[in-house]
Amino acid sequence: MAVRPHDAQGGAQATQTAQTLVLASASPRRQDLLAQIGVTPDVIAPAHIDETPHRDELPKPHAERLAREKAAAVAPDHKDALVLAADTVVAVGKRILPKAEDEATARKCLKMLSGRRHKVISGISIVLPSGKQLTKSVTTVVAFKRLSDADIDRYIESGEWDGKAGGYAIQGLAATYVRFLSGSYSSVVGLPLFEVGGWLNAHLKQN
Ligand SMILES: Cc1cn([C@H]2C[C@H](O)[C@@H](COP(=O)(O)OP(=O)(O)OP(=O)(O)O)O2)c(=O)[nH]c1=O
Repeated sequence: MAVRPHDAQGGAQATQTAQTLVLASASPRRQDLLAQIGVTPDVIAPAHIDETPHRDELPKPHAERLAREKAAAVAPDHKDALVLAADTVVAVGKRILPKAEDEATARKCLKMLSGRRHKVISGISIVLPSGKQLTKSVTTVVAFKRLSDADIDRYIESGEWDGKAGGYAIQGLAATYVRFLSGSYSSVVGLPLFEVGGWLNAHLKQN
């Protein structure tokens, strides 16, 4: 399978690899983001883990723990592969917002995000064929404009909140609510490409 991680300057390195890359994720966004840097996983193997925060768990350790657990859950079935997993959380202060699975939750999240800054934290983790596991996280600050009831109704109507951490997707209509962003746009969408690209360049075995 051909994998072409880009170098730090953004130029494509036409490299081949014999090594299997497993993406431990059901998120189509994460596949799209990898495609953006020329990477096609050999295997998509979603991890099924309990994503409930531990009591008093802070957002950053939570995102890192879930990314680590997702990669570790899938790795035993793919011994010689490099397994990549991620978890994206939206946090207001110490509070972890839920992944919106229904309208009421999405509405609550949007009201909480309206007119204020929040953090989006993506934990990423890889398990190397040696069994060694690396985990880190990337934090991005996002500021939303004040949302009117009409804004919220329109957003709920769009359905774009479905399955998204914090009830919004920056890559869609919600882009018009983002007054300011400091950090990594790709991390907000679900996978920090600077960090993941660096890991793949460093650890994917090349012929
Ligand atoms: C904040 C934000 C989140 N999201 C998405 C990314 C993730 O898919 C989702 C957060 O949930 P995650 O639990 O990180 O990922 P997932 O359940 O979709 O997939 P898997 O656990 O199998 O990897 O929210 C966006 O697409 N855009 C955004 O702006």
